[in-house]
Amino acid sequence: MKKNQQQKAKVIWFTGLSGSGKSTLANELNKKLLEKSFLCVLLDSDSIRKGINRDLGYDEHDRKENIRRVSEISKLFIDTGVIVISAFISPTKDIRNLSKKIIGKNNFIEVFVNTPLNICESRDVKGLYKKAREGKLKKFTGISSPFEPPLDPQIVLNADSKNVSECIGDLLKFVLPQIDS
Ligand SMILES: Nc1ncnc2c1ncn2[C@@H]1O[C@H](COP(=O)(O)OS(=O)(=O)O)[C@@H](OP(=O)(O)O)[C@H]1O
Ligand SMILES: Nc1ncnc2c1ncn2[C@@H]1O[C@H](COP(=O)(O)OP(=O)(O)O)[C@@H](O)[C@H]1O
Repeated sequence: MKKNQQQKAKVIWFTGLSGSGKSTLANELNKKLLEKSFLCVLLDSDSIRKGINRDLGYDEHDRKENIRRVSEISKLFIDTGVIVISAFISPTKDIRNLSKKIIGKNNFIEVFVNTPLNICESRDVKGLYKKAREGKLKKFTGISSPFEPPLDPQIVLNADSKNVSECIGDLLKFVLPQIDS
């Protein structure tokens, strides 16, 4: 068992549109790191928004508060040596900058899951794009609420042209040297 003193705790922060592949890739990365005996925790919007952030919606203020809380939680984890894997749309530069400020730039690995909107929409994993197009879901990211692609992510995963295991391979190559001491 690798003790937390033997790893460099960082936050591996996935950003991208709904349906881009954040949860899939974050879960897979979590599995791979646990297999390698790293101590890590997965923070995914699906669970966070059902629990600690269940009072928040999707306007600009609430998205920012969502990310602020997740970033503060992430900071507590890395301060105790635990690697954090976070999967949130985190749609704007402003919101991601807030997160970097709380966590600290040197501890923040920004992973952009760069799947184009038309692919995310055709996947429509949760049927939300259809609802958004029909006007039944307001302020939906990419349709009626902005998504600003990150300009300087540490790594970009083209999850439309590469499959999950290729994306994870690229990611591990990039991340392992930064967390293994
Ligand atoms: N209006 C609107 N816009 C975007 N997403 C919506 C919306 N309403 C519900 N959902 C569902 O919430 C998930 C995104 O939550 P996040 O916490 O990642 O969003 S954010 O970072 O606060 O912008 C997102 O999950 P993912 O598909 O996993 O990204 C959606 O399932
Ligand atoms: N290379 C890939 N990486 C991640 N997901 C992929 C990839 N190729 C296809 N998919 C599929 O795309 C969907 C992405 O959904 P999900 O991971 O829930 O996205 P998000 O968390 O960004 O909303 C899943 O059904 C997944 O199987």
